[in-house]
Amino acid sequence: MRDDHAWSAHDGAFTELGLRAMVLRLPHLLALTARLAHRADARALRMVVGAETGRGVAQAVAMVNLNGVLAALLGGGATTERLRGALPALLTVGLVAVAGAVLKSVSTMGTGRLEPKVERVATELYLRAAQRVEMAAVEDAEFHKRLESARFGAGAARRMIQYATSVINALLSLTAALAVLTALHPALLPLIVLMTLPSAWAALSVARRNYLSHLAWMQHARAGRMLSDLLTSAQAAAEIRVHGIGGFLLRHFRLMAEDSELEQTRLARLAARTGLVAALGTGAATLAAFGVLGWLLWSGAMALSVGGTAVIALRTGSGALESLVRQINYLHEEALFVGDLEHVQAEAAARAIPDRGRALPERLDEIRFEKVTFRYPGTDVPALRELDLVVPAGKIVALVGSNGSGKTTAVKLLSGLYTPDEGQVLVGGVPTDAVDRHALFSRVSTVGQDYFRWPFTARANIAIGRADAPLTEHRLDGAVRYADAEEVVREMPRGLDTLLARGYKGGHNLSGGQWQKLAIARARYRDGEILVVDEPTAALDAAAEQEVFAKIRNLAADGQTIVLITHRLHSVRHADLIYLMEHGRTVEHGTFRELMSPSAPGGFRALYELQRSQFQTEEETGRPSLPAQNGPAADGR
Ligand SMILES: Nc1ncnc2c1ncn2[C@@H]1O[C@H](COP(=O)(O)OP(=O)(O)OP(=O)(O)O)[C@@H](O)[C@H]1O
Repeated sequence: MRDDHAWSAHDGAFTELGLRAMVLRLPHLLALTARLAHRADARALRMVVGAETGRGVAQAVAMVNLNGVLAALLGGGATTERLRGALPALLTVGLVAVAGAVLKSVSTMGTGRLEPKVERVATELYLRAAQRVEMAAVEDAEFHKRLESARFGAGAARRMIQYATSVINALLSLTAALAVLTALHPALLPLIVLMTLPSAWAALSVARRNYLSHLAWMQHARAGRMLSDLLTSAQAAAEIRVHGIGGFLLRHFRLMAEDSELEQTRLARLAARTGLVAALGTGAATLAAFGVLGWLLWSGAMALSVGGTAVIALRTGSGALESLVRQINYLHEEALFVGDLEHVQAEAAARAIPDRGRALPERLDEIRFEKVTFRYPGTDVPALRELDLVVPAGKIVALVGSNGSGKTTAVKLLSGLYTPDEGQVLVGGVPTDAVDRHALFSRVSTVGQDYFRWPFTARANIAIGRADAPLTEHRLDGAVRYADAEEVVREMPRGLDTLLARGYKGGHNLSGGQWQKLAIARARYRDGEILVVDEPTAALDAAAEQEVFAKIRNLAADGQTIVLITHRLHSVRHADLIYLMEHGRTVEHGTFRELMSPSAPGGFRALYELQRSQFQTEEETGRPSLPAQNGPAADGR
């Protein structure tokens, strides 16, 4: 399950985890964080930057005054005089410490305010980009993986605030310490670097290793999460119990967890080894640094009071430098994920459904497929092959044919979800690859085979048909009546306000047929000019099925254009036009009467007879069967 991460947008990114590259990228990273933070809450950002700058200045002032304190204490004269001499500087150090503490709490408050907002802004950027892409991108596995990876970006953006704040703070501390050290003795400057090098090296090595491991094991971690989700999933619960799948899933979960434990152990072992080597290095470097300091004092090149301040500045400076390297490192790691977010956003923008296009005429006269060939992304076999088809406005057009013959695909192209690879789909004379697709969507209502069961209230499940318009009770009641769902609503514990989300407090579940009625009500509530119904009655009982077809006929009489996909051939008797599809093209078309006439090619007639004979045989034998209740299926399903 280890990923080869060949797809990763981070290819080679770990090689950028060198100190030089990271320092060079620092301004970009800080600007990136600042942009996100500014967008989220400009005031809180100003608060944090102001407080951190103040803290840096306070540290510099404290260090300079500490030098004054030491100089006064270690200078000549009586003890009381020396103390009196040190007092002003001492007071300043105290005041600056209080100011530093206040500024720190201001910064903490600002950061706390910024972090969740930044995460929200980054998440929204990601979600907005994701929901606008073409279906082709949704079904593109590569794009999906990138989306998955970019999901980390929002959390990373949040963490970047903390790291960026720490970087600014460490930079200011370091600058203060370096300024003081330069003033004391220039020879002290390289000592800071010497003392910091080992731990900086350790931090970089560990981060580089962790990052590589994260990339290599990302797929594995996802698969592990998927297994644990399955074990607690309400949808899989029945099958897990009846088929005894729990043990199987648990076994595989443990195997996968054990694999990643091994990897964690390997990383911990290496981190411990690196830490030990770094500690030895730091020890040796500190000894050398203090050796140099001792020599400066012994040779008289430096006064004792200056030596005291130098020790403090050296410790502060090396601490700040170490923290700086570590924080830049973290910032850099997080920025890689935020970078993913940026990449995905750019890619999503390039693959978004265009905002503009040619306007549709007020009234559509027909929808016409002209030699349409279409392949799903990543497949070689066309789902539609030179398909010709006409749907006249205000008529019922039925698409029938065996499984996989391309019926659902044809209506997806008709609705504007996909555009043809060859040929064209003309809606009111405008080709769908040039039309304003959002305008086309607004003219279509669908009740698909895989209509979505929204985990909201029943009311929201219907009104979501026109999600961007205010809810109208009158329209809602009409839709419920139309879908024959009044009884369903009556029987729900809180009527239309019943929550239909299983697994949530007060959540209620419906049967397949009841859900289907809600889906029909939703399509009615939407009231698109073109109604696409794909197997609308699959889960309905015989009486409800008859009702639905009668209503569909009424809609066509009202001028709505209906495209009906069904395997129940007796239901298409009243269609104005029937298309029989095979292997992505139409093989017969006409009215029911025409297709059943002896002069017709006979494909439809043979299918119809097959269904009828199946129906009769079952009635004769008296054997109860599912198709007999719901009507036989064309393909014998
Ligand atoms: N999202 C998809 N990605 C790749 N191939 C797909 C996708 N959806 C459908 N196909 C393929 O396209 C072909 C046509 O499928 P389609 O769903 O249009 O058939 P259908 O006539 O509606 O079938 P059914 O009666 O079973 O619903 C099939 O070969 C199917 O495997």
